[in-house]
Amino acid sequence: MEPVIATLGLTKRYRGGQLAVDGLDLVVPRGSVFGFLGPNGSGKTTTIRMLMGLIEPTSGTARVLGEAMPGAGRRVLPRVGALIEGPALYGFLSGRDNLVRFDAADPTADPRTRAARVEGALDRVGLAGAAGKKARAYSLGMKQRLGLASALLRPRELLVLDEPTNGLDPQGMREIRSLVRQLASDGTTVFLSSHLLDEIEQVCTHAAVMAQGRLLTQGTVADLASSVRGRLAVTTPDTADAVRVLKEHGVIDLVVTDDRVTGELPAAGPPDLADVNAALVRADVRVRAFGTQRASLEDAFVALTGEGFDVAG
Ligand SMILES: Nc1ncnc2c1ncn2[C@@H]1O[C@H](COP(=O)(O)OP(=O)(O)OP(=O)(O)O)[C@@H](O)[C@H]1O
Repeated sequence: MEPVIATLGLTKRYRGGQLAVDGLDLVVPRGSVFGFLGPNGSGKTTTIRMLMGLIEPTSGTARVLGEAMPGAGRRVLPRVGALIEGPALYGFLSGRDNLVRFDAADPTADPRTRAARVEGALDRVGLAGAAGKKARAYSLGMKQRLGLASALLRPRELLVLDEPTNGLDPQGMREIRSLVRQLASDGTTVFLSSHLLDEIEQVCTHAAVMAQGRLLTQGTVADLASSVRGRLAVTTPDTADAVRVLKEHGVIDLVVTDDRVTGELPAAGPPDLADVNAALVRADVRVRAFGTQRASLEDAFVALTGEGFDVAG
């Protein structure tokens, strides 16, 4: 099955000389909830703007829904719902009238079925009850949902959301995430950018990780996390002895916090964990808990870049 988005060597150098996106090969499978992850300034928005035909790439190609962008924009874009850099809303209009306005701006939208489309979209994002309120009285989360409603006025094969939860409070974030999951379960492919690792882990099936304009890795979220071995963690009151035994078994980067010792298993020839456990017991280390922690996407990012995931950019 052809991917929904496929880029080859996609590159953008801005006029000032800034290389914002550098040779990107991205593959977004149909039906995925695809997280486009990277710290601020890593090139996510620039990539999305090229995918949507808003700016021209310096080199490389981008295909969206099987067609070359930006050339095929007029055929492709009606099949794509996009929310980039926040929705442009009129505060003095009600939520409903904002949607009427969006719908009326679409020359292919039949005015006779407009009201039904607008009510349907309001309903999907849970704004039917607040549809008569002026948009300026909406919370940020409601505004974001109204933006999503505008992207959902017609059926879409692909939704592209640039940092959809940026600036929202935890409740607003939860609402948007559950909406994204719901849309995905209806079969829409969702491509969303985020600088929040846990957000990607919570809602996405697939992810690509960007840093400084380059793609570090892409794949299923499960594979990305499992590509990194989790750290070994031992809970014990006898931390000093535990550290000694673990060291003898080749465990490196040992860290003691309170009654917990964690360390990294050597990549080459890791010891059998059963042997490590037995050795701890032989050395009279009283073990309360023993096991490997599940690796997170953040561990994967740190392993790939050798640096922390700096959200402040
Ligand atoms: N119009 C522009 N002209 C020149 N440089 C730009 C322009 N837009 C972005 N950049 C630069 O390109 C790089 C990538 O920016 P981009 O906005 O794509 O990153 P991002 O990952 O979306 O980050 P953020 O989450 O902060 O928007 C940054 O160094 C940015 O300063």
